[in-house]
Amino acid sequence: MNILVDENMPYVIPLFSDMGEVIPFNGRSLTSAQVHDADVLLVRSITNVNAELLAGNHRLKFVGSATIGTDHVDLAYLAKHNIPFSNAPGCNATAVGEFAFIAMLELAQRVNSPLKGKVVGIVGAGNTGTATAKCLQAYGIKVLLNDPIKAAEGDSRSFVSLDTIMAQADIISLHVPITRTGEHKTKHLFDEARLSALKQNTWLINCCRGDVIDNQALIKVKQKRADLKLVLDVWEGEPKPLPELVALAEFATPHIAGYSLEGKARGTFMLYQKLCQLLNLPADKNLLDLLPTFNIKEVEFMTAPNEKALLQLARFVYDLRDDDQIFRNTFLNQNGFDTMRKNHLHRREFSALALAYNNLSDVDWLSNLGFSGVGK
Ligand SMILES: NC(=O)C1=CN([C@@H]2O[C@H](COP(=O)(O)OP(=O)(O)OC[C@H]3O[C@@H](n4cnc5c(N)ncnc54)[C@H](O)[C@@H]3O)[C@@H](O)[C@H]2O)C=CC1
Ligand SMILES: O=C(O)C(=O)[C@H](O)COP(=O)(O)O
Repeated sequence: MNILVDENMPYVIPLFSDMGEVIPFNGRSLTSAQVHDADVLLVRSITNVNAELLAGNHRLKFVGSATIGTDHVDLAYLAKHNIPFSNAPGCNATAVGEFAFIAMLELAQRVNSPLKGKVVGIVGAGNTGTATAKCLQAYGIKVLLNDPIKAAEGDSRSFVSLDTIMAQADIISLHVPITRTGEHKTKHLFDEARLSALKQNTWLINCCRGDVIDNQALIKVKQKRADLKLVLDVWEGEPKPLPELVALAEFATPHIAGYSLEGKARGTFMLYQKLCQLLNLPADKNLLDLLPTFNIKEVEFMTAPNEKALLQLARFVYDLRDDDQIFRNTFLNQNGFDTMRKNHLHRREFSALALAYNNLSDVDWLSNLGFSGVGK
């Protein structure tokens, strides 16, 4: 069996090599000729899976995307040709949630305005939005959720309108899929009018899809509004973001909010489980066996951390400043955006770091944030 895999998908050898030959490919330049004899095709978000890519293949048994988003896959084409498909919903939700939370802590430190006490509006309350809310609520931050689709489905949480978020939130974090049609379409959900209406000193964080914000309009508005602060992980026109916009963001990264080692491993693992199920094979491998131990064994607290100490703790797990710096230095190089993604040293999730507390009370919020370990 020929198993074609994106070269940026970790753990494919231990998970798939028992089932066939694992053949890596570059996700941006994959051609129909390369796919011609594939039995299984495993992609990431940068490969457009459509008729043009697949028409010459008559033996494909499964297409998997180790991602949350599916906007790069022509699902109707796959359904029409009876090719089973699976993505990996939720695989990197914790990574995105922690990324957004860490970005807020970093920004708070940079502009000298504490996160504690602010109100955060989350647009899109699915897996990544909920993971972001979980971090914020663990830290005692008031969260407003906007998700008209979930609200209509009867989700029991409280929801507010986007206008309420615009009026009341100090920070807005975007967590919607990209959709281009329909009542709740998200393409340019933040257009010039909405961006201009952001209240004074709003922080806007985008780690979902670049074109949820009109990037040209964002440049125009931001050039007039020094009070707005931007954290941008995703961009219109990836892998070539607008350089003027990169310069205007406080933190800028190349679509790596979901790039925790755990998140990427979960993505591959979910496809492994799906393929085993499809082929009627036992899925007897264990995700935890794949992950390395973290390089810090334990951090012991003598007093409960304040916001500055919390940021220092978060930086043990992921120092966003490093990625921001590398990105600014390299994104204009040829293939700079993709090279940084390819060589990204996967950060870990909070759960990789064990905390110890010496007879401290009132530290449950740290385990609610996701750190592991218990009091001593
Ligand atoms: N930067 C990165 O590395 C990553 C980016 N993503 C992106 O984030 C998106 C969201 O991921 P998940 O939260 O896991 O997806 P999800 O499907 O679990 O949640 C998305 C939520 O957005 C809601 N929604 C849709 N249209 C909306 C609108 N107009 N207004 C408000 N809410 C709306 C949906 O009802 C749903 O609850 C993905 O589709 C993907 O494009 C996901 C993972 C990593
Ligand atoms: O899961 C998604 O959706 C994402 O946006 C991915 O985290 C992006 O990573 P790649 O699939 O492009 O490596």
